[in-house]
Amino acid sequence: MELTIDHLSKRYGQNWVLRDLSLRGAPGMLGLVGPNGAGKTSLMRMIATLLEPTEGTIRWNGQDIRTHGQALRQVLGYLPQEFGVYPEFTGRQFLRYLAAMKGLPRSIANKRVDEVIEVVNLEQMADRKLPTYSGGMKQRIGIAQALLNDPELLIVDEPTAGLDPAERVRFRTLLASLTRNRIILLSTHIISDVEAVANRLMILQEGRVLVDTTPEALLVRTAGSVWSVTTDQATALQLQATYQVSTMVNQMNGITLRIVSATRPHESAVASDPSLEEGYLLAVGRQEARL
Ligand SMILES: Nc1ncnc2c1ncn2[C@@H]1O[C@H](COP(=O)(O)OP(=O)(O)OP(=O)(O)O)[C@@H](O)[C@H]1O
Repeated sequence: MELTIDHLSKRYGQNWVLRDLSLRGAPGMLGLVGPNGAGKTSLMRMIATLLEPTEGTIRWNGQDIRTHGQALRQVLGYLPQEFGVYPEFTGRQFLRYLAAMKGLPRSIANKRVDEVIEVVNLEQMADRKLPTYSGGMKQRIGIAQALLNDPELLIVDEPTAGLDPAERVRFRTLLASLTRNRIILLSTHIISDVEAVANRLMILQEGRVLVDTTPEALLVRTAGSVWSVTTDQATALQLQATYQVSTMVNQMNGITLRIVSATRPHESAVASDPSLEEGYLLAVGRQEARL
């Protein structure tokens, strides 16, 4: 199980949307984080053999997927950003239909469908029509179809967009339960989606890799760059205009801001423990400062 990407680039017309990305995939979850348009979907579609790279190579177990795409597709599960369901089907019928489309032998297809329904915890809803499902349930059906072939490589593109907080947490827990013995690539622009689940984090911005690290290492490098200060409204607004503010909360005694900055932003600011989101803001902010 080896995903190797070397110097991958993608250009649409004159517009480079991914530049010189290299990566060695290992079992576990890699969180691909970046703002909209950073190139996450393009990267995932190239790995899924749905989009041709402009430059660079993607290898699965040492074989170039341009020439050996089938070997990868056999062990690939993919949940795209736009995942359409057929309204006339129940969840179970839909999964049986997709199992047939994916070429699962009839003798094992129904059993496998029951298994994935159990994995995503949809037994109660499996025989109801898909339009009656909540957003989170639809995404769980999406994961269920991606698991039909028990994939070694699972690609999930922005799965939590449009989910409410409870569904988001449930979905994150589900993904966490799937990381054993497979490579999961999860893209998101919400860092809390990968917090406590990803063992590796890649931050993309405008097609370039800003950071490729572990969540723990990102926290370590952010330590000393997050500050808390409680102040009056005028000063708070001034600080907000000058610094990267991660939170701003009204208190009885003033406004408390958390500020991401390499230097102390205010004489009464005290250093605070960083969150992963603040690590992300520091990485992205540094890049913006360079541009
Ligand atoms: N088929 C295409 N033709 C031209 N430009 C495209 C095409 N697909 C994507 N792009 C552009 O490529 C850039 C990267 O898009 P991509 O979807 O890969 O980013 P993303 O990080 O996944 O963002 P999002 O979360 O919005 O999907 C964007 O500027 C997008 O407009």
